[in-house]
Amino acid sequence: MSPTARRKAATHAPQPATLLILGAGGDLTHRLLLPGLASLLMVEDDRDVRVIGADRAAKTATQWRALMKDSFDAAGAPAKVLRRAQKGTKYLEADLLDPDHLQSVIDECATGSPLVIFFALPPAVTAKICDLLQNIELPHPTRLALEKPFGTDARSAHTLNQTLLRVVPESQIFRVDHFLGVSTVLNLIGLRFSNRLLQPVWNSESIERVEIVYDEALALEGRAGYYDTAGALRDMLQSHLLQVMGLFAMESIATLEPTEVHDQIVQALRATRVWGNNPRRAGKRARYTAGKIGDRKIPSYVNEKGVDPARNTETLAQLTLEINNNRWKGVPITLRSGKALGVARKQIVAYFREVPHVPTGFSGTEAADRLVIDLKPGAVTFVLSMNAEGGPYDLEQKELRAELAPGRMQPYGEILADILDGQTLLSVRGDAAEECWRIVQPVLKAFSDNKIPLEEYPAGSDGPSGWLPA
Ligand SMILES: O=P(O)(O)OC[C@H]1O[C@@H](O)[C@H](O)[C@@H](O)[C@@H]1O
Repeated sequence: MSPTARRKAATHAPQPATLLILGAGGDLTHRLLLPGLASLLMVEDDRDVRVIGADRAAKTATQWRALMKDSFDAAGAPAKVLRRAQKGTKYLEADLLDPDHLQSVIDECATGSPLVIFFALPPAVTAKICDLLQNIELPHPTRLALEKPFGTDARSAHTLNQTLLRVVPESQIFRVDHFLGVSTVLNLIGLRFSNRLLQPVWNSESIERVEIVYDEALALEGRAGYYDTAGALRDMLQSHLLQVMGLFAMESIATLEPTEVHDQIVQALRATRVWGNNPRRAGKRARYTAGKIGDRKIPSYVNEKGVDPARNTETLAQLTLEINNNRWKGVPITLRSGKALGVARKQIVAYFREVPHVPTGFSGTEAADRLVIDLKPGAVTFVLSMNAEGGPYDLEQKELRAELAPGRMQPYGEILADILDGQTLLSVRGDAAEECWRIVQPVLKAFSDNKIPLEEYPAGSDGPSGWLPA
């Protein structure tokens, strides 16, 4: 049952809420948040959300409505859905770092229904506004939704957590990781815990190694302002892929109660270290050079607009981890993600150990079984040895593949639905956010100390050789 279906079964119509978007004029609002809202409103016709946009730049009501329309059109929303979203909407021009402006923006939103403040802003600005919120009167209940990256390292994430907790309790803090709104990611829970076949093999006795890969064919796409200071490790591994790993590796849960799920994710993260405690061997980084992806000519990363080559930002990162607990000890789990790769490979692969003995006389038995979970579009494939052609003693690997149902709405739609309902299931809990930084910190340090070479790969290739096989 999807989180939304679960919510629908548990309650009646969703409660009306006000969504205040700070950074309403930004790319995130336009490209992801508003289309996500549109996809939510298309699925839930009883959802009542008043949208207020606030940002520094001046915008007329007509411009704001046009921006909303553009995002809703991109999501394929019909006119009546846009009309619902635009009912009572407003755009407020405000210097959000000025406490008086901030207070008046919040006062405009106080209508008696729950207020969601969505920070679609860079982390440094978000942190400053959170500081200001400590001295601002907030309506009850107010929920804070913060985009990734949550802080820039373990210490800043901890400080931000402390600040937030002085504003509202943890149950009203939503750290957004849109991968948790991807239905195939959530399906991991169902796949793992509802299949007898998988239960006894989900451990180090049967699984030899795991890969969690998110290779993108997209290059920088004009995002140097953010990406050049982040890099692939912070952008993808520290956040999204560690959350996926948490769901893949966590112990069983009795219910989908957020506390229960978050407890198990955090327990797995807490036991996680870089492989061999050796960041220099566990981590790899590379940067793309000029190349071609399909018909697109891609410039070298260092020649992309806004990039500072001296920053040595990696566009591909790989990191092998170990989870030091009874279930996973000794199983290398490799996370990898990068931009401008030839093949957009987005999957989890569990490689099983070989069986102790195949009766002598069979041929084609060299390869071990694999379970491949494609994240986008979703599919589950078992790769098993069987007799497909030839005589009865000839084995070959065949794929048993099933497509997963596509998400009913965009990941941001699922995440917003949860936040508007005050459900934290699809958010990252504060302790998990800090653990994720702790895990990658030694590798980030090895990167910045230049202890790990910055390799190169042509755009459109599979990445440097000797890394994970593509
Ligand atoms: O495939 P999706 O859902 O767009 O997610 C990948 C994106 O996730 C974002 O969080 C990253 O900042 C991007 O760099 C990345 O491209």
